[in-house]
Amino acid sequence: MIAPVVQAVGVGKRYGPTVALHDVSLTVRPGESHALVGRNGAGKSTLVSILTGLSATDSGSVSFSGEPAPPLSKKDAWQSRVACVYQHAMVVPQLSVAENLFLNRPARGGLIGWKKLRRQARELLDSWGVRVAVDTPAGELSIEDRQFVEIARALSRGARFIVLDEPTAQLDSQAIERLFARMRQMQQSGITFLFISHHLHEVYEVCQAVTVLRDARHVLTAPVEKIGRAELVDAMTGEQDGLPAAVTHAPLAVGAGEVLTVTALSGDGFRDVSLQVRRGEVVGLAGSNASGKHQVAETVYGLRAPTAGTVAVEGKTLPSGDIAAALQAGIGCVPRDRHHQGLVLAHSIMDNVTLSVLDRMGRCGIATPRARRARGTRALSDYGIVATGPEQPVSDLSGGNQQKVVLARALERDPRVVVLINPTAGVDVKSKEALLAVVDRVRAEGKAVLLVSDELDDLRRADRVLVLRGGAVVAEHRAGWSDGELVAGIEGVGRHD
Ligand SMILES: Nc1ncnc2c1ncn2[C@@H]1O[C@H](COP(=O)(O)OP(=O)(O)OP(=O)(O)O)[C@@H](O)[C@H]1O
Repeated sequence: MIAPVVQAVGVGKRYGPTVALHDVSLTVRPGESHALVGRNGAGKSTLVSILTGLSATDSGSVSFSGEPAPPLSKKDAWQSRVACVYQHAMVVPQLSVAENLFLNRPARGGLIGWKKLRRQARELLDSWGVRVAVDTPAGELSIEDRQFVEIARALSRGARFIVLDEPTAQLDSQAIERLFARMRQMQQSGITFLFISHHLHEVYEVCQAVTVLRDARHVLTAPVEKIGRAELVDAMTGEQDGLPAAVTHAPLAVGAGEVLTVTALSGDGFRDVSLQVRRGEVVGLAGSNASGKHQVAETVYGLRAPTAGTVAVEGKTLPSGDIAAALQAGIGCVPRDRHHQGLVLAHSIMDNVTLSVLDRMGRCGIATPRARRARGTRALSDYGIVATGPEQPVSDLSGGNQQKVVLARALERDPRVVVLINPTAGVDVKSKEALLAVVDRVRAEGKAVLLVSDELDDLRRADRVLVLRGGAVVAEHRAGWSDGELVAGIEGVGRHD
């Protein structure tokens, strides 16, 4: 029998008091796409960091194709066996694609010939069917192209085992299809994938085997065709209640006043967008990544300045491109990029949650540690954040739990308008329900919610969904739309095309 591409046996890992992995085993067979799933904080990223040589195990062992894993210090040896493509770019943005591909690999003889470098880069990308200009600065690549460049870089180093850590989290549906098509092609050339996703339908679409981690332990490994979705959710949650219930919608209060008014707003990537959100109303914005939906929302909460048009809260026009003014006017937001705009990673959960309310918590903006701890503790239970306590630094939290802290922070100031951009990105299937229940709660409290998302489950929470295409609003769907109807609108195709 051919040796597994990678085998982890009885792996244990602790971070201080936190047990991140306990006696976890994983076997990935050559040429398969193997899904690794589990709730936020289950231990997936920790296992990946061990399988890619970024951190050491406390116990247990890892082998590649039957050979023990190299020592951690031998980076080249690791890179020739395995690579991980993360959600966050691991390329140097200022360098060209060609330079990124051959980064840290001195040419023979010590001198780099640019012409040769470019030619080799071109050949490499062509051989894997990646259509990206080699002179483009890597920072200008779309997320999709950047991921392909990172995969090509790994392959050029000899790795035939690629870990994809939530690769679809920021892609629109067409880009996801292209990624899956490329994965299937590469699998036929003998490449093996470990695929991490919180979208279980993707597991069924592209993987042949699945491993579930729960609370730092291995729960099961099974062929995908042998395990149903409800069973998979039960394995992840340890409960027997299967799939989430359908959404029910209380009607909007009659005569509810307008809270957010966007009038003829234009800016980078969108033009002449007008919309109104009333008290207790959730308005969804849907569209492809190029539709301009993110830019509209980012202009509403002041991250971007519009070139024309206005944003008003309860009739009062906001100064343009001023986040602080938007916050003062009662706009809370979950930004697109939680690492750069949403969180201070080195600070604790309680510090992050209370950051925007310090002026309200104590005299001269000084809140006592006790008051901050109390708010932090409440956030842990309100949002189901898995952590050792409110003092834990946010950088120590798993991705999904960081996202919950961002939402807690956005709502802490009791805003009148809540702008949510991909609020459930990276959040596991159960926590997603909990976060969406928070959306229902703030709706019931009479807040106005603008919800930008690629997720149909999120958008189902909305009273109306506006579809953007090419920077303009092209359609409006009232609650009760069918998936096919909305997706057709987003993609710009008729239902029967
Ligand atoms: N550097 C660290 N310091 C302290 N604790 C950590 C660190 N990295 C991870 N942890 C903890 O280890 C546990 C496992 O986290 P991990 O990131 O592996 O989960 P995950 O399954 O990848 O979650 P997600 O789906 O949210 O990304 C969590 O309780 C997390 O808080």
